[in-house]
Amino acid sequence: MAEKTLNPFEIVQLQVKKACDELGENEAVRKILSVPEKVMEVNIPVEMDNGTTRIFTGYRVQHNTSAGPTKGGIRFHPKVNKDEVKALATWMTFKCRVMDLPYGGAKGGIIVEPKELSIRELERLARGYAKSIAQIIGERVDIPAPDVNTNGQVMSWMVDEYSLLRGVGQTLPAVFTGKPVEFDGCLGRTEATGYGVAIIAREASKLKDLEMSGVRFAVQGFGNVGSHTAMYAEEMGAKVVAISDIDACLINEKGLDVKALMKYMKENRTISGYPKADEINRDEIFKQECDIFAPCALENAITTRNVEQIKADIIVEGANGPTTPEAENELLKRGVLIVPDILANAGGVTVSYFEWVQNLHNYYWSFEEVQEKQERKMVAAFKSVVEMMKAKNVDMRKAAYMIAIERLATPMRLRGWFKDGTYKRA
Ligand SMILES: NC(=O)C1=CN([C@@H]2O[C@H](COP(=O)(O)OP(=O)(O)OC[C@H]3O[C@@H](n4cnc5c(N)ncnc54)[C@H](OP(=O)(O)O)[C@@H]3O)[C@@H](O)[C@H]2O)C=CC1
Ligand SMILES: O=C(O)CCC(=O)C(=O)O
Repeated sequence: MAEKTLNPFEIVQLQVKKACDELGENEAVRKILSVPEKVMEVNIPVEMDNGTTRIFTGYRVQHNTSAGPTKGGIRFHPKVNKDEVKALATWMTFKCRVMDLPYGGAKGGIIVEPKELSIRELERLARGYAKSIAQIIGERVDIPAPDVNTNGQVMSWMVDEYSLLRGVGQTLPAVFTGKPVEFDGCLGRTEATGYGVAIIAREASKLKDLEMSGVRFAVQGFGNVGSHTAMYAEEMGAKVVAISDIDACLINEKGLDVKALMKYMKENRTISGYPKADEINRDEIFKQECDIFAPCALENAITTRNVEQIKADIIVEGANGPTTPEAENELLKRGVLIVPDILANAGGVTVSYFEWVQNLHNYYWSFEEVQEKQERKMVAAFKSVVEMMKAKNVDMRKAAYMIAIERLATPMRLRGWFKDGTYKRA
């Protein structure tokens, strides 16, 4: 049967409903968490190098502020749309709460193909976006960060623009995270999401009686998240047998040399043509024999079109929203362990939180300290999700949502956002 196409926002609403139903949560909690608090749409005029003006549409969505300021990346991509950003902001809320970070979720995006812009045009766009959303962000309000096609350079332009607008002579670095280390960034942030995915993959293997050393690993997407996931998985002893990007899929039965491939990618901007592997069609990644598959590209990668092909015992979601609900049901029926995005890729926002804390205190930590703190936080979150999964006999995604929802319902109740008769007089 053809899959009913749900957009990512409908998917996250379904995920929230399922977890609220399982918890028997107050209906008001589901209603509040099913919609974002604020959606801002901006139209940014950008002067192009040839003197013409183009208007770019962007969004900043803030989903829930009950637990603290909102937090989440900014995506530059031609397929960005309002519902996608709303979904990504909602996932951020649950991600932050499952990690016990004092944040709610937000996300931003601009509809743009950044490859078509010159570096100066990109800078003007980044500055224009920062200026457009300046009224609703701030170090205690909403703290953006990088996501697909944005990086430390883009964050630096935005900090500069925001500081010019608001700073009365000061630089305000804590408003954005994911900055370069040389400009108030945090050691280990660039690697953090992939490092976290690999840590979670290692913990998940233990549940399936597998050892990370020798495990067969496949990764879809070779950008920031995919490349660091593969690099740390290899460092932990996994054999990375397949990697894909937008152009190709590379396979090597003996294991790819991930660092060499990262170097090749940096020089060639594609993995295609890398000599020490066999090159096949991009989407053949789904068919590869492996124990662990990490989708690290975009939403809706694993669907009913390819779910039959997947051979892995464990899926660790490096990307946000890579598995559709129908594909997930198929995989769960087959006993595949799916570690959900809100846990698996939470290393990025966790180290962004560390960056924010360091910026606010103007006191900086070593790389080892950051990674050690990250690992501790991720292993603890993984354990609490597994405990919930076992206690309630639910799948891992539902367990992660249940933990996050409990941690959201309490501050919302205490703040009086809904009434359920539990108010206690002094
Ligand atoms: N960066 C971070 O810290 C975090 C990112 N994430 C999520 O991880 C995912 C990846 O983000 P990130 O690595 O930062 O983004 P990047 O832009 O660095 O990397 C994504 C890569 O995936 C490639 N890609 C796109 N479509 C496909 C496809 N069908 N098959 C194979 N490769 C494909 C892209 O190619 P091309 O550019 O040519 O299109 C790009 O190289 C996103 O879902 C993001 O939201 C989650 C948590 C934190
Ligand atoms: O680092 C951050 O604050 C946000 C990261 C992000 O956008 C994500 O986890 O999807």
